[in-house]
Amino acid sequence: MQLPDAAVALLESASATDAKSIEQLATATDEKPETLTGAAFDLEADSLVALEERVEVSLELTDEGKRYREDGLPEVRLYRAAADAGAADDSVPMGQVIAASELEGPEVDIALTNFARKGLGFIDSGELSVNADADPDSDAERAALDAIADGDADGLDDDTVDRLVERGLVEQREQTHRFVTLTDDGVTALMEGVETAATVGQLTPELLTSGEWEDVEFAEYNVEADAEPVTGGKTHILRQTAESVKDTLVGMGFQEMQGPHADADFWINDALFMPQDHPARTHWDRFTLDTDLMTDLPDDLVGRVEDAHRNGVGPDGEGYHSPWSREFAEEVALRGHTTSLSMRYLSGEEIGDLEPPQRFFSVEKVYRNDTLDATHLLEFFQIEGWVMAEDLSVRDLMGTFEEFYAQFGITDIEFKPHYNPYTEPSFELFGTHPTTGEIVEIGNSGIFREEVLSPLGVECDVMAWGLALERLLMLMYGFEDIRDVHGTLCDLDLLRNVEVLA
Ligand SMILES: N[C@@H](Cc1ccccc1)C(=O)O
Repeated sequence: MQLPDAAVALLESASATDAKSIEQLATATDEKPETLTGAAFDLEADSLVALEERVEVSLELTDEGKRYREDGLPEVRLYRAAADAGAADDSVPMGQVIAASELEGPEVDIALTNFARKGLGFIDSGELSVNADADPDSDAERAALDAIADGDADGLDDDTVDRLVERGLVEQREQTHRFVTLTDDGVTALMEGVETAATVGQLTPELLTSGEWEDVEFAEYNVEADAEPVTGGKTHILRQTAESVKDTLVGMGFQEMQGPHADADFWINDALFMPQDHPARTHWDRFTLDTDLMTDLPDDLVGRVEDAHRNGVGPDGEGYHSPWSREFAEEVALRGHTTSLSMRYLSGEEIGDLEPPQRFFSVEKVYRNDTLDATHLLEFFQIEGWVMAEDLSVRDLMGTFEEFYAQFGITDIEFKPHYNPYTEPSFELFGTHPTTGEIVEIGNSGIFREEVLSPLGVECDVMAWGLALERLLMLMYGFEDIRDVHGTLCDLDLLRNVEVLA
């Protein structure tokens, strides 16, 4: 029997009774492991050997893990700085402790998050105190880092290891080892004698010009050979999904709106019939900017909006009967929703007066002074949209959402009646989280009220919505914490490996 070099070498070193690893065979034959793997696959296809795969998981410290082993875990450094600053007896201002700890950049966040999680102490109203019962010297994560560095990871607690992996301090390496045993056919072939048939691995200019290529035997491609994964920079899944949302909406006949991230309160709130004393307009919810007022608002429109606020719209209209100040409307803040853009476009300020039917959208950032948690970010992307047409109804609204979400594989949208000062009726949208089964709020919508449309000079119906792009992503990819895709706690494997759908 004629076989390629490496196959012959492999057969001669393999045994019928003792499974040998490719690595062992590589040492025995002086062939490269990848060459032997290819040969082993070929021999397996000819039933001359049996192949067995075993996956081994090993743990390794990442660079960050190694650094913390040298310098100490950030939360423990924070604890020690706090204890030194007297935080055992009384609470101490957080800034003072952070400065004393010499923690910098993202490590400050990491320290604070883990300090609280591990119960090393308490953080309240910008003050920090340490927990007298905490014992950072016997920190389980620290001990596990040492054990892994010493190659002694057996017997470590799974939860601790999972935490370290989640924190990006430890990496799990999976390695597939292949083991080869001779089959009966293989033994027979060896007894009958195998010899080398040279194969050519690479077509060269010489082979071509000499015409020799016609007579040689080419090695087969081994598409199953192991290769190192390559991870380079790539567009973030959030941006990729934003692009695919834009494509979808353009496909549904929408045009894109663009406009300022920092805008006058007039466009963010007043035009939306949000009373000036509405709780969402206080400084607790919004990011006010220390800039000049935006005084060049369209006077006629401002007058009509003020009138709607004071007196309502139409003969039976009811206004808010609360104070209204132009100066308050001219204040500039980071937009808390992109409905400010919808107002700019519907008013005719951006592209002139519009005749129905019209469809517009934007997929852009909004900013809210929220508390960061698993489902909330301080800045996130909103999928804003509106349709202007005669005689719109709730059916049109629901139908549009069903069509839109179906393009991303989401077919179980639920609607709940809601209240917005600017739409009537209003609906919140919900979807089911694919891994937890929880019902997640994914958007807010409605049909604009007369009090909004009439001052803008719009005489037909307009239905509108603001959907959260990050929540759409959670439903599409099944991650549970929005911080998996953003910031210092992000899940690098997810970001590297997830394939953007649609
Ligand atoms: N602005 C709303 C979304 C919305 C837009 C337009 C109409 C109705 C609701 C929000 O941010 O939640």
